[in-house]
Amino acid sequence: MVATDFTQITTFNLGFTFKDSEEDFYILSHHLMIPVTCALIFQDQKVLAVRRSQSMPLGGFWEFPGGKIEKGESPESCIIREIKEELGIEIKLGELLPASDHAYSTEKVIRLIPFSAIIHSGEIKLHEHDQLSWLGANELFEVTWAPADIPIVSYLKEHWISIINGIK
Ligand SMILES: Nc1nc2c([nH]c(=O)n2[C@@H]2O[C@H](COP(=O)(O)OP(=O)(O)OP(=O)(O)O)[C@@H](O)[C@H]2O)c(=O)[nH]1
Repeated sequence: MVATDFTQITTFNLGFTFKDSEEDFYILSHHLMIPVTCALIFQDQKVLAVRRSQSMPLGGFWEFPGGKIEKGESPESCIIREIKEELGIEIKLGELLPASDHAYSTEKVIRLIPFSAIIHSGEIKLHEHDQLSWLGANELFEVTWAPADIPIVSYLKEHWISIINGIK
């Protein structure tokens, strides 16, 4: 399926994203591309990781909570909505971090767009995931991340102090 009529909707730090006027998909370098936001939520010098439950695609893999950007939604609104839905909390956003593009297949290429964040209010309850873990800088690779997250986790490890300082 090839889209023909594009409207540029937004620019991320790694390039341009286009949206077809009719269909709910995006194109990047000839691949259909699904934009997904995720939150790196910090508390007490640790970051929150959640495990996808077996009923979800990629069940058993660990990820940062978040989800797909809906039609007409900004990345910022998306991540705030998804965190409320998945964890039942309000977050305060920090900074937009470098995105990770990953091809799970030729039909499924995602752009994972991470934001740093802290909890603004509420207590975490898992609505979709089956486990959570708070990981320190030296524990980041103790869980099995979804493949698209690995560049983000590596970036986080390398820039841990400046990212944490950036949201204080
Ligand atoms: N939220 C999130 N999704 C990720 C991460 N890493 C990663 O590969 N993904 C993939 O990105 C896609 C986003 O899916 P999702 O299931 O979280 O999104 P959603 O809540 O909007 O899903 P829905 O289609 O069931 O409404 C999935 O294919 C998921 O496996 C991550 O760190 N966070």
